[in-house]
Amino acid sequence: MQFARLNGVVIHHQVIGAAPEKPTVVFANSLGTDYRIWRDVIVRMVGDYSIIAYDKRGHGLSESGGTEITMDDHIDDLIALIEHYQAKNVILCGLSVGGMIAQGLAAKRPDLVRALILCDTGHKIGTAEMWDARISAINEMGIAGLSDAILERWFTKEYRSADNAEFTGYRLMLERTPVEGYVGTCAAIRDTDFTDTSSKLVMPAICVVGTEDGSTPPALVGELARLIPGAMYQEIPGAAHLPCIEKPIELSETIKAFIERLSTN
Ligand SMILES: O=C(O)CC1=CCC(=O)O1
Repeated sequence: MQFARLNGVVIHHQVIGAAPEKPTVVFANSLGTDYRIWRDVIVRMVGDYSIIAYDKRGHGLSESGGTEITMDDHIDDLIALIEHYQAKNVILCGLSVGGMIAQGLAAKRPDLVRALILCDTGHKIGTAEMWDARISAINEMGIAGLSDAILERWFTKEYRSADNAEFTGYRLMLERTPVEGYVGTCAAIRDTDFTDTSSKLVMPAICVVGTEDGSTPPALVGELARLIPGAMYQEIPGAAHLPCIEKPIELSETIKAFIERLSTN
């Protein structure tokens, strides 16, 4: 386990190095998850890429830094982590709110970023009313009170079988997320609209989405791909909101092919 105090908050992360000439890929996780969601993708990339994965503040083993969390807090934490390791030309791979953090970082510090892999995300996710309702419900009932509905959007019906130990494991990951980190990040998403800044990004990007995603459906991710100049768009059949868990082979092949294309262009 690796920890660093960044912007006054202890951030849990993992670095898996590779030869210096290999590209660095940085993974950012979604709401209610931690960096372990990337495991089955990362194991297919070790050796060919330097890898940094982290738990954003208020998730996993990272501190929350208080009850109020803004998108700028999340972006500044990731900037600090990248600078902590003096990583250059990173390829940011973010899922859902992790993809928003990646878009915000790319707009704020384009000098750090070589390319973007945006999974199951949008320039704006949901409405203020929806996030306010979710915050109230979680404050009242805890995350477990909403977890069935959330998990229905995260995973396909086939994956959500009572016999599937992994499904139970991800339920535990969601339900054990600290409430202040979860609710604080809901507010950060509610208050974020990257329509303008993402339309001005000047770097290679690919937007990827599970065809059955119930949180950030293909229509939203397609809109993001049309917004970012020159962005590619790819659907992953048989996955919902978390292709890194349900379809890690397909997602890692997509990521590797995209990075390969960067070196030939
Ligand atoms: O939990 C959800 O509804 C899905 C989601 C939205 C933003 C995020 O990071 O996950």
